[in-house]
Amino acid sequence: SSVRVVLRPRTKPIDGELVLITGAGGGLGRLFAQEFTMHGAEVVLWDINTSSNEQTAKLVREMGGKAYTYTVDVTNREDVYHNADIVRKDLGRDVTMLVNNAGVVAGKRMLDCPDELIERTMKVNCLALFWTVKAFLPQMKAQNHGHIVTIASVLGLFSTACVEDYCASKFAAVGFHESLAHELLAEEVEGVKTTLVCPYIVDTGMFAGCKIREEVELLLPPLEPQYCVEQAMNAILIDQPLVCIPRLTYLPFLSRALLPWESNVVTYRFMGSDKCMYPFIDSMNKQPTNGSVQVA
Ligand SMILES: NC(=O)C1=CN([C@@H]2O[C@H](COP(=O)(O)OP(=O)(O)OC[C@H]3O[C@@H](n4cnc5c(N)ncnc54)[C@H](OP(=O)(O)O)[C@@H]3O)[C@@H](O)[C@H]2O)C=CC1
Ligand SMILES: CC1=C(/C=C/C(C)=C/C=C/C(C)=C/C=O)C(C)(C)CCC1
Repeated sequence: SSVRVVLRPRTKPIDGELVLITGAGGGLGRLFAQEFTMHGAEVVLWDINTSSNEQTAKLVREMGGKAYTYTVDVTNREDVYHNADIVRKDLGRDVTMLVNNAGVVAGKRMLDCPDELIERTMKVNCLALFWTVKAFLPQMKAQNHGHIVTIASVLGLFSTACVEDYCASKFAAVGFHESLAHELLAEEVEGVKTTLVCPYIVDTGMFAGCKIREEVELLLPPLEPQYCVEQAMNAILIDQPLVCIPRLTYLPFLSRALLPWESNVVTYRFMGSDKCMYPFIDSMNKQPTNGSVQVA
């Protein structure tokens, strides 16, 4: 496999694939929809926000692509199962690639965070993965053809302060994805591939304000959304099981496992990554509460 990493393997054709993207109205979801369209796939767009979802579909159609939109709350498993059946009936065929991209973060210090926001993060970033995979994996296994992509995060591989809800949900997403990947391999379901995508900060606004030490940021600037999606697509198209974006973030993932806790704490302090979420949390607390979530 290390040879395979060096000798760029052939990318698989995905024209004719039916790709379902959750959170398709958002920053990365929208770019994924356009990227898959560019590679000839048809896209099924799910998002809780109808207007942003339709905006994504408009952009896909302007590219000459085919997009089918459904307003779905992925935390509502009946909604997921029901809409999965509607997709199959509407399109007369099965979803062959599932991109679990929808994600949220509370953006509050845990002790100041309403329980509902903590629950929402776990439901969107973790539990929803079970519902969408249960909805679409059986047909992929029956056809021995499919691909499950989990958009997790580097914060599913190592953590930092003040994002307990998000880290818990993304560590859970990583655990879910890996166990599923092992299960498919153990069952020798060769045709259903999996890719775990773990990006570093991406400039979509979701973590606006998150800031590490200036000097370190020169080495590790926030990712351009388009660059992040292209790197993820490169991995998906060669059936790469895991991709950390940028590659440099494999290092803290490794050092967390190999070095003693105290040395990681010292590294965090040196890098300014121990308090990197403070400006993000402060900026979130200046925003009006989100009407859609009843905040106690
Ligand atoms: N931005 C970053 O720095 C990074 C992001 N990621 C991950 O990438 C993914 C996409 O992130 P990004 O594009 O930045 O985030 P965005 O907030 O831009 O997009 C997330 C999308 O998911 C939608 N969504 C939220 N809740 C639900 C729900 N219950 N049902 C259906 N859709 C829902 C949102 O709708 P609405 O806008 O209405 O809430 C939004 O359209 C997430 O999983 C995130 O955790 C990973 C690493 C870094
Ligand atoms: C902790 C840590 C770092 C900072 C990581 C940050 C700031 C990650 C933010 C990720 C986000 C916002 C993901 C969203 O899904 C470094 C400097 C890489 C190395 C030392 C360990």
